[in-house]
Amino acid sequence: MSMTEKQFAVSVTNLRKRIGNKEILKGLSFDVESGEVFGIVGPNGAGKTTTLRILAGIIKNFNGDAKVFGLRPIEAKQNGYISYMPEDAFPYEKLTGYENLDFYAELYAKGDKELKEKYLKLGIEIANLGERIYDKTAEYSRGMKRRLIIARTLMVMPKLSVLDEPTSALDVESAVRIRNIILEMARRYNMTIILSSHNMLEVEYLCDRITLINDGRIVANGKPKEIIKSTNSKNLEEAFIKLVFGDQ
Ligand SMILES: Nc1ncnc2c1ncn2[C@@H]1O[C@H](COP(=O)(O)OP(=O)(O)OP(=O)(O)O)[C@@H](O)[C@H]1O
Repeated sequence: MSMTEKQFAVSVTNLRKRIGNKEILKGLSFDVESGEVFGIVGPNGAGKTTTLRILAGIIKNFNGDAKVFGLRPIEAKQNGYISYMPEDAFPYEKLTGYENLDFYAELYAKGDKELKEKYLKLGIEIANLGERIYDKTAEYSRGMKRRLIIARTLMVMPKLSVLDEPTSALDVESAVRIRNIILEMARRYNMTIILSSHNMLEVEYLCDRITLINDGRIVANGKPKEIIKSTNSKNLEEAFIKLVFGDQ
């Protein structure tokens, strides 16, 4: 790599994925800079989760190129660079919030006691559940469970965090809290975050840049403001509708 060539956190070139007879991703290309909050948006079935699962090193077979800090996603995952929150993630309900975090901190610290304590402390701070952290998570509301899962994902301070719909099905207050956690962690630790969302207000607020996918293809790429401007729209939701369904 030359001095002038930028090392991207994530670099995707002509990414394709076929499952059975169906081509799910039809040649995606985008880069994510280190420290960016990057959004992947698109209608149901567009290919967001598939893209995130490839980047997180969960789906290992694909065509084209995907690199995470210069490595294949699976290698980046094995090096502990990536932390992934699936869309349907939930805590162990038989354990308390504290025990859930403790379990993960132990797992990620790989025997380093000091590091484990550091992760756990940060996890408790991020979850911000007060005394409820000592209750079994079966007794938590949906928003509390999500805060715990976000805490579990971010407390290990990954270089790249991949969050699949982090605020879906949450009430306004819980969603606001989670957005602020994501922003603060990105800024405080210069963490790179890739997230998917159906909430265009949220994406405008959170994301430095986005890619809009429709039917496995990229329809737009750039800063939310640029995309709004180039489509002559009032907001990102209007831009989304125009780009996906055409001017109506
Ligand atoms: N394992 C699989 N087998 C068959 N088809 C699949 C599989 N995984 C995904 N698909 C298909 O690939 C397409 C993209 O799915 P994906 O979950 O990536 O979309 P998405 O953009 O995350 O959608 P949503 O917004 O609904 O979560 C869909 O048509 C889906 O049915």
